[in-house]
Amino acid sequence: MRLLRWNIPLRLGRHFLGRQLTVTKGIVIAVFLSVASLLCLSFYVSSFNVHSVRHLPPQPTVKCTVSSDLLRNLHSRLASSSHSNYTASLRFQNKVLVMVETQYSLRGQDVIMLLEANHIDYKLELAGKSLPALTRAGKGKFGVIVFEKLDSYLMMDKWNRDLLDKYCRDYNVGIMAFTRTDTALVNENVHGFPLAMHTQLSLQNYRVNAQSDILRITRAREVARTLPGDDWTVFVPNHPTYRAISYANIHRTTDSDDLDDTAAEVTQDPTTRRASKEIEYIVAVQDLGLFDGVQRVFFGNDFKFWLHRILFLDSLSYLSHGKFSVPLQRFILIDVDDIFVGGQGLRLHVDDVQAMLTSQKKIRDTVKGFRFNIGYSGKYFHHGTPEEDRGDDALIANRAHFDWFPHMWRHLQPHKFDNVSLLETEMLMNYNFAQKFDIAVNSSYAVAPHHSGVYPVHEQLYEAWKRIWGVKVTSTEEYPHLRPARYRRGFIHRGIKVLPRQTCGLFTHTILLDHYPGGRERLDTSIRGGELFQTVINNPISVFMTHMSNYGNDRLALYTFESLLKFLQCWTNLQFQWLPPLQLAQVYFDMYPEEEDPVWGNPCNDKRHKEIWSESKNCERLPQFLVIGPQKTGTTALYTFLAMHPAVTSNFNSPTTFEEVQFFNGRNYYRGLDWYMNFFPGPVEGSPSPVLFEKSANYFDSEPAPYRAHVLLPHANLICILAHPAKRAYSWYQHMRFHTDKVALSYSFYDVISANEDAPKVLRELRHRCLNPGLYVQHLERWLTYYKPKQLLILDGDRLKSDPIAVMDKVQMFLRLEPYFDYSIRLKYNPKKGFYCQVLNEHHTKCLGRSKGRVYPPMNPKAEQYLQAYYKRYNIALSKLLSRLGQAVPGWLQDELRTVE
Ligand SMILES: Nc1ncnc2c1ncn2[C@@H]1O[C@H](COP(=O)(O)OS(=O)(=O)O)[C@@H](OP(=O)(O)O)[C@H]1O
Repeated sequence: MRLLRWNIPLRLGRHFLGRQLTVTKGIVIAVFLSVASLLCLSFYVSSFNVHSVRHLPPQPTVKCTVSSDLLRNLHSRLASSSHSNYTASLRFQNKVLVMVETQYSLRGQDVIMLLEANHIDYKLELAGKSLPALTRAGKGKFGVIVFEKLDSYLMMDKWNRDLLDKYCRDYNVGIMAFTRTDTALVNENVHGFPLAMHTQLSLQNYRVNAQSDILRITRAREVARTLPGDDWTVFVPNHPTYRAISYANIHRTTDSDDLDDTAAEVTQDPTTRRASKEIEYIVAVQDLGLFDGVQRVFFGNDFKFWLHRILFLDSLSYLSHGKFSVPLQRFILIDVDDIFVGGQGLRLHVDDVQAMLTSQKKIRDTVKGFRFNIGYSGKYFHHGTPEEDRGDDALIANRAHFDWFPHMWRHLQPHKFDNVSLLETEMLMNYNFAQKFDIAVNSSYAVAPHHSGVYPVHEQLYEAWKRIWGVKVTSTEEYPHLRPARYRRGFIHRGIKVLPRQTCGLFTHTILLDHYPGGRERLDTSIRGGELFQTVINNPISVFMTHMSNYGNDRLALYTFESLLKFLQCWTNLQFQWLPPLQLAQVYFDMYPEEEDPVWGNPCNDKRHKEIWSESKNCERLPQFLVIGPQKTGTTALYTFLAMHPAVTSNFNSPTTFEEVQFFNGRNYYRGLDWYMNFFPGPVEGSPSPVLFEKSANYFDSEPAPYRAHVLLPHANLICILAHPAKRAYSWYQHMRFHTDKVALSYSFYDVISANEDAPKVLRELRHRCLNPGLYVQHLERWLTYYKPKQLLILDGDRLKSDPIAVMDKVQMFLRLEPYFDYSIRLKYNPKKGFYCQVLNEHHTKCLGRSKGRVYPPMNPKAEQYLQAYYKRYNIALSKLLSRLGQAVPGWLQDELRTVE
């Protein structure tokens, strides 16, 4: 080719200058012509954009070896089969026990990641140590046991091994294990089993045994020719209890030829077959339990071979009799964001739009009802070259073939608009664009550019979306964080369902296959069993994010999704369906109802979140410490005394709950982060930032409060006050009477606390609310699962009454408050009130209101006795916990413990 190019000028020169042309002259002319042609070329390139030199886009190359008819039959067979036949009689809970070598070992991490990605609960334990408790209250705690290393299971000490196997037999629980050995073994017996193995092998031609009962997601028709690594193990069974899940051949070397001969001699089992000249070795083997009553699956390698991930999920489903089964149905939504957005060269031509339509039709063969979901920003309509503008026209002409949803009119980030009406104006313009071009927009779904405003929530966006478009569903990849993708979840806020979005590896600027980061091979690997393939495996519902530019030039999105779906069809039994976003969201939250409740994190703890959060919002408007309660222990006194400190500022009062915000425990949490932050003053320029705090006494015994508080305020300090639980209960009962609670007024204190199962529901409920906060040890343990002991200060409620000055000194020390505030001159005992009050001046004090420090008759001795017995074991446990934490044991608890025999 290069020679030809040099020859042409030479020949031309000869033609024009006659036969006498010398080689030297020829070279001069050639150089001249080359320079001229280079100049022409550069002019050509600069005057036309990338589109003008486009080549034919790459075509998907994935093919199955089985026809789609056969596939359909297989699908219908599978639709009726499952592993869940025994579910009703199962006696174990929803957890997998994962036995790892160390908590960092990679294979163990891989197993955990896969379980997390599939929402399967697990417990991690170090192998080699004693087994954790396997049962609770007559129920098995684990449905499957996974050993990251087969040896750790085989070499368990006899006592533990017998215990584990017995557990598996009694509770119908299976075991899974992966082999790993650094030594090359030939025909080595698998310790204690009629099974041999060869290790440290290179394998090829991996295929799945179509007869295996394990198969559910995995479809057994294809062959994976090349396999990674040279540390494979194969199994040679010597008992009918073993059945092959998969086979492979040894990658031939002179040594492995020898091994084939050895293996052929020892192999009696029909599951190790000789196919033509090659021996098929078993790579993953199922133990049916015929040998010792325990069902097992052993893998001859780990997840570095992609297919083992789905075989693992299938085995998990099989061994748990369907309990850990992910659905076979997959829903796919492909969003095409940024329609009309993009510079010249990144936009669509008429033939790109045609290709989208053709592809959509093709995808529909696999994904029932499939339509591309395209999000438009009307402002940029007709902003391309004439050719690209015709592409825009083609989109409009074919509008009815696609689903449309609104992006922002100018593709601006909503979090930059603090004013709702500005956002609404933007949205209205996009709305009017749709009207003008007669585009039927799916107004229940919208997506924000750069995920801005969805999470962290920009309330203004939600408000404008609802008002202009009536949006009910959106999606983001930012909740709770972008990475790791397996943690992405959905939530519902202000009635808008937020679905998690998946990334397919195509970004705005990925337009040419050869320029794909890491090259074509990387994209193909992701499609063929890699990251993208696993995304579909692990997510029953995938909302993929792509951009308009991915559909022009090399049309990488079409290449990617057509190839992906084909590959999925070749290797899995999954069934695919498309649904409009609203229905999809319904399916999603029916599947994961626990995700409906949002969890608010601190946007400043995440760089990406901070970038898509309004500049007018400020993380300094969050408390540094919380007074968590419990109720009726003196929390208002502590709150009031703290607010007197010059370095400390409390929350603003709430119109309904007064000094308490009550955010983390109840319905206020659904009002969102902005609502909470508005209770705190923002920083004032030139003034030192105050130490902010809030107290809400019912945080203490609230189930969700510790987790929610920790997600938002992981570094906060916590203060709680423990008063005598019986006195606390009695004070609470009086408080309820004062607030004219009908039930409290109708029953004596003793009736309330001693109400049994036969008592009216309202009375039982009141009893629970009265007594439950006093189970101090239980509630403290819950807070301590999230917060470190050093973040917690426990105060004695009696001491707060009798010696608040000493208590406040302790608090100042704990919070490291500066300057030191001398409470001895700011608090004074008021004999009339019977409590310490705030000093206003020499003659006056300001005491807490009438509702604090009420006068009521003493508790009747029968109730006192009842409660002493009731709280006894909790108080003993509390004293142990306090000693463990190095916290002072309150005087009332010391007194109480003295009475314990
Ligand atoms: N300085 C001072 N002044 C008044 N009251 C004081 C003070 N210090 C502690 N206490 C005790 O606080 C009890 C009320 O507790 P809380 O403020 O936590 O109650 S609430 O949960 O906020 O309703 C209140 O309970 P009752 O005596 O039953 O009213 C008081 O015993």
